Amino acid sequence: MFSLLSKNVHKGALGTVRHSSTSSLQKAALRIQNGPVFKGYSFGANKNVSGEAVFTTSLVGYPESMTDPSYRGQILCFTQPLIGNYGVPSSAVKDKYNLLKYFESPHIQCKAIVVGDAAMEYSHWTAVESLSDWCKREGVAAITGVDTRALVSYLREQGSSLSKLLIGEAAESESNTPYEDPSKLNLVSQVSTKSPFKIPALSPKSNILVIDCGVKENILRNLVKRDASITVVPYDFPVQNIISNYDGLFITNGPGDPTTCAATIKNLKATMAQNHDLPIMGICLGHQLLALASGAHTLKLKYGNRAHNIPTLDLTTGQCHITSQNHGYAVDASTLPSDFEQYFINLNDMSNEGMIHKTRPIFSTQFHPEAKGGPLDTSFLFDRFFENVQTYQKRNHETLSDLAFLTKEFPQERVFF
Ligand SMILES: NC(=O)CC[C@H](N)C(=O)O
Repeated sequence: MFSLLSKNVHKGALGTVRHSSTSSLQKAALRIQNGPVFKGYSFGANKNVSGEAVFTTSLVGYPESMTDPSYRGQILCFTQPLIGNYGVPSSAVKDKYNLLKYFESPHIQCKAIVVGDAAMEYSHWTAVESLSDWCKREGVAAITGVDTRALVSYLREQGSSLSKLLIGEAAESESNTPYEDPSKLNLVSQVSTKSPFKIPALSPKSNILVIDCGVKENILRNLVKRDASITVVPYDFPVQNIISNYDGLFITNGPGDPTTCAATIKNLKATMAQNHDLPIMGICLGHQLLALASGAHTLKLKYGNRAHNIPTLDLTTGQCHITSQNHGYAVDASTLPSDFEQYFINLNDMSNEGMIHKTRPIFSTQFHPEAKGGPLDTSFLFDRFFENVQTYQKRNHETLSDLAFLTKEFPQERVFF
């Protein structure tokens, strides 16, 4: 089935969006390793790529999802059939903290996208270009006209699969582009900052050290808007050597298999062993790394959880929250050490969604409380982290952080990589 038809006309809230004909587009094919071939048309970069095919059921937020560093190395399939109709905003627009207003990182991070019906024309007040032009400019392959229901049925049955997206003549055959397995690569090293940088708060109340495994802009925003000056360090930075200058530690989201981040796990173990009162929060990969550092194990889910509406139960209150998610791995709850307990569980597949230490101010979540895109139900978790930070500061009678030290040590300006 090809859902992209010439001269499809859709009535949108802001007017009429007319799709261009496929006749001007090159042929393309998504080949699943040892599986089916999905034919369609290329509307992105003229480039043959391979990666792991995964799907998201999110309805909106394609610019945020595509710039989320956790999608690095993946071929992202949208189940929402019409993608691109509100175009793409500008990466030049920043907020008052100098963070990207519309994107989660400066560039597209996924290898390619797969959609049912790409809108070639768009309408939105923030848009500066079409999805197609953005993909071409960023060198990212894109295929439209795919029966994404059949593709997702396959991925749900067989699990996330190695795939390649082939364009033009290459689309007619198997081609010699190899199937590349991203789980074999250290993807975190590709997206983590290369050197430390600092984002000062407007009126600083605390200093937080952030381990950047591929951080989303909105995680940084959630920290600075709560009056934290933040120092962001590479994923393998020996944080145990400088943590005494900070009021809390944060571990970010990031791509790939958490077990490939051996250096981060080692540094986290050392930090937790030397400082028993330190507030720590982790999100997604950060949760998995914290769990590994505490002695738990992670496992690969069959097809992962990528959506903006996943029901998650808070085991401490009995409340259900709707959460934003993007992960292929999970913490095996049965391996949590005795000093941790499950904090949240997923009400769709009952997988682990978080853990909390029984006596220390440490917790982490598999879902994304910063939710961009997605619902803000769980943003209270950032407040909880800062309550822990305040307690820590009071217990130590003063802010441990030394702003002069930070200014000397790290550049003031944020350096984009
Ligand atoms: N969003 C994330 O941090 C993803 C974590 C990890 N790469 C996974 O897929 O499970």
